[in-house]
Amino acid sequence: MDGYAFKKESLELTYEVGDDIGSGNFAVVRRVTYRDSGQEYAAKFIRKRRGGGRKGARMEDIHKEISILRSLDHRNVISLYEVFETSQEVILILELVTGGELFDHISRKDHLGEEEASAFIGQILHGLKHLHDNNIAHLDLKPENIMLLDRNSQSIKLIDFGLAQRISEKEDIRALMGTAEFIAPEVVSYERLSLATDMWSIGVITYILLSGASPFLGDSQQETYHNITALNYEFDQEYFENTSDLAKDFIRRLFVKNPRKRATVDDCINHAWIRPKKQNEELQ
Ligand SMILES: COc1cc(-c2ccc3ncc(-c4cccc([C@@H](O)NCCN(C)C)c4)n3n2)ccc1O
Repeated sequence: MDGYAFKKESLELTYEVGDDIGSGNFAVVRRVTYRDSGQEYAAKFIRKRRGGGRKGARMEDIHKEISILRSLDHRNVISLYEVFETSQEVILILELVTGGELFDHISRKDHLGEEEASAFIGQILHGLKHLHDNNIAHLDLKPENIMLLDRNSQSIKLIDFGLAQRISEKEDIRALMGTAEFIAPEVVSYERLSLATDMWSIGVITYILLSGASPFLGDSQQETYHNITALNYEFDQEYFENTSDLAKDFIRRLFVKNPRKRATVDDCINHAWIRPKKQNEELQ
């Protein structure tokens, strides 16, 4: 994988390994401290698939995630510093964020005011623009994978690139993956995935930030999938009576079934609900 060797020496020589702080597919995230400086990092320990088993991540998937992370450098995208490898695991040394998941931030407040929601979505869009300008789709955007830099910060970082893919016109990528309530119709229908697949998820995240409700979530995965492919959602007055038409227009432009007609990340960044408000005043 682009000639990138992983360090084979013991991680423990350089880092003191602390507590588990999270977990995901075949991975555990631990807080680690660089012994020489005392600087803290997050270490993602990914279990390697052995032999013909199904447990653990395939090396080609691990290499893809590392290659994607190494090609990104943006204030709203988690940074990868170095990689270690043992016989059982690959260990990613990552920037540590301590503000918790955006999901928890919403849960504490039930939902956010439009200004706070617009500010969060704006940051997510700038991080996502960096991915999309590099033809990388995240493909697992959800509040749990958007973290706050620290407890007092409104700064966010996109994490968890385990499903991320390089998108090209030449290669047709299809997969049923991601978390049901956030996936786009083309994922449900096993059709070609693209950068636009992330934009649908931005619409779902925006809807949740503003209302605390999930637009397509049904009583079963089957019902959720049906709601997505049928675009069966509404701006229920119970949750949206005080939401601006501009915010609803922003969401409507993302809940478009045809990926080619869906708003792009640049369309969203330039949308009046996101564009810095002072510019709006100048335009009036
Ligand atoms: C780059 O890929 C990842 C990064 C991280 C990551 C990077 C920095 C960092 N600082 C703190 C944390 C952290 C703290 C608490 C929980 C979690 C995580 O388990 N929950 C979000 C991940 N997803 C599996 C829901 C992650 N992280 N997590 C987690 C999973 C990843 O796949």
